[in-house]
Amino acid sequence: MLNRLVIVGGGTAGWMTASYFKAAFGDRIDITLVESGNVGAVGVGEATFSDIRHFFEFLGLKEKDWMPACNATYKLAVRFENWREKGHSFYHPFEQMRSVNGFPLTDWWLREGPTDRFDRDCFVMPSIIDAGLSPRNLDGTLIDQPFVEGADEMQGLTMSEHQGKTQFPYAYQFEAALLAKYLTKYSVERGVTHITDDVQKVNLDERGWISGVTTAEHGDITGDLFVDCTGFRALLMNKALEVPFVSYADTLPNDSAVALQVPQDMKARGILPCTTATAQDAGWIWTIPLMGRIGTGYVYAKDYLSPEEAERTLREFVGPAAADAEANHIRMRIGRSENSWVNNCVAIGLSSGFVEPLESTGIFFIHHAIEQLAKNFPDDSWNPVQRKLYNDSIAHVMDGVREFLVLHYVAAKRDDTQYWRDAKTRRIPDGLAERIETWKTQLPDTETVFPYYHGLPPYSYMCILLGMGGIELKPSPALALSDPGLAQREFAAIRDKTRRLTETLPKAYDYFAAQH
Ligand SMILES: Cc1cc2nc3c(=O)[nH]c(=O)nc-3n(C[C@H](O)[C@H](O)[C@H](O)COP(=O)(O)OP(=O)(O)OC[C@H]3O[C@@H](n4cnc5c(N)ncnc54)[C@H](O)[C@@H]3O)c2cc1C
Ligand SMILES: N[C@H](Cc1c[nH]c2cc(Cl)ccc12)C(=O)O
Repeated sequence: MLNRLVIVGGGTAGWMTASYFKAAFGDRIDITLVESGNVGAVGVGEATFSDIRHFFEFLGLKEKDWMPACNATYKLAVRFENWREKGHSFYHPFEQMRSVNGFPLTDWWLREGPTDRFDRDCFVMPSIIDAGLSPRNLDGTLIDQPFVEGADEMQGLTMSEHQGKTQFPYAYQFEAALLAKYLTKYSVERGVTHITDDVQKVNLDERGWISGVTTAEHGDITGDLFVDCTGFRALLMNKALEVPFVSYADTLPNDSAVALQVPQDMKARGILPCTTATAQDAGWIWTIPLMGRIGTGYVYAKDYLSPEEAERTLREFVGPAAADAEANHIRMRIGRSENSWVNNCVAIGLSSGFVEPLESTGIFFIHHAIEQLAKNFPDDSWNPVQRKLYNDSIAHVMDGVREFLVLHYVAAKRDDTQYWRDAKTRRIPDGLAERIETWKTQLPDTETVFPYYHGLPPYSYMCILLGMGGIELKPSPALALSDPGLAQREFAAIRDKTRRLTETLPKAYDYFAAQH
């Protein structure tokens, strides 16, 4: 029976994989995780999708179990600043799009929105975020969204099966290194063998399959299925098996980042419960509030900016609080492995692929890969159909997210530097130009976005198109003949709900302080 899993790498990907498969298969699977004591993890994956809650549910963990241990906070949206022009901002929130008479509310908004802010008119979340509030009351109850928490019929579904059925109102932000530590304890307590050592050699048999890995001090580790979680090094997949890497550099030029961890008195500062992406001359800066510190970093293209200039800009952006913080400069490999499962080796995490963290997709990629591997877990027959299903699914998710990210740059109105001007003329992925032409006439829907599951619903595309402001959009002609009364009532209902919630919800900081 095929049941010996060897995971190389102990970053977020390695420990998420180990803990998930222990939760899935218990004692019927034998898991060894080997991680280097010398090569560090990237450790800056701090913001997530809302779907990650299914991962924690699968492990049987509640927020109160893991969130305080990881200094975690809630993320209700991505806030984009200065992408349209300096001083402008908008939100891409975790909130289902309302429909009126079969048209998305944003379509009605294009025709006669109450204000010039589509996000505040069409969603409740932006005002809650601006007020620094928690989506949960102090007693733990969740704001009443068109969503049923823990509904029985939703249990056990994969992320792709969930999409379109519900929209959970928040995701998480946490210290990635603390999550890896938490999952290490979880996994080891459930029987995962943890080895701290350097893998020096990957051994292949005569067919080119991995027979084992040789470590510096623990000899050879053998297994059936090997999971490459070695980060950008991709030691097993790209180095040993020489699987080609498909670069996205021609469409997404940001290839570098500099990150700072800035200790802050969050009680005094307050928590804006979202991830902020602030456009800069040659990229953008993320700001992620955690309990006790801010995580921040400048993602940029080295063709346009030097690491020294990037660090200087970031330090100026943060201000005096950054003075003692040590800068972490990172080179990012943007793209994906041509295949992420080859022979008996599966790459998960940065070794499989990565796009810049603009929509916090790194941990989502990991979670998706784990779910797909569990679904297609092989037996001794090594049915190639399972490998193909898995590889197609990973490629679709990564290519779809790439397209969504490219849209951010093409749609951004800003054109005040060469970096932003070039973003309008750079090659874009096949199919996107045609889709953008379609969206100029009709806002994105399931029929007109990237045609495979990639984690992002059509309303996410609407938010980016409406917020970035560089592409002219028109309301559907049919709305000119439709009674706008219902839409006006929906806008009013959103205003009422926003008022009620902003008067009653606790501050985000107070909510977490009570949990800690
Ligand atoms: C700048 C930046 C910002 C990001 N922000 C986000 C975000 O906000 N949200 C999000 O979801 N994702 C984000 N990501 C992605 C996220 O960081 C990764 O998806 C996540 O950390 C997974 O990394 P990993 O485990 O694949 O690799 P790593 O963290 O690099 O871990 C690699 C592991 O392999 C081990 N290893 C390497 N070589 C050997 C060897 N020879 N022998 C033994 N072990 C070895 C290392 O010790 C380490 O444990 C970001 C990434 C970057 C670069
Ligand atoms: N799978 C969805 C993806 C999604 C829906 N709304 C948002 C908003 C933001 Cl900022 C990121 C991702 C998504 C989910 O995780 O809820």
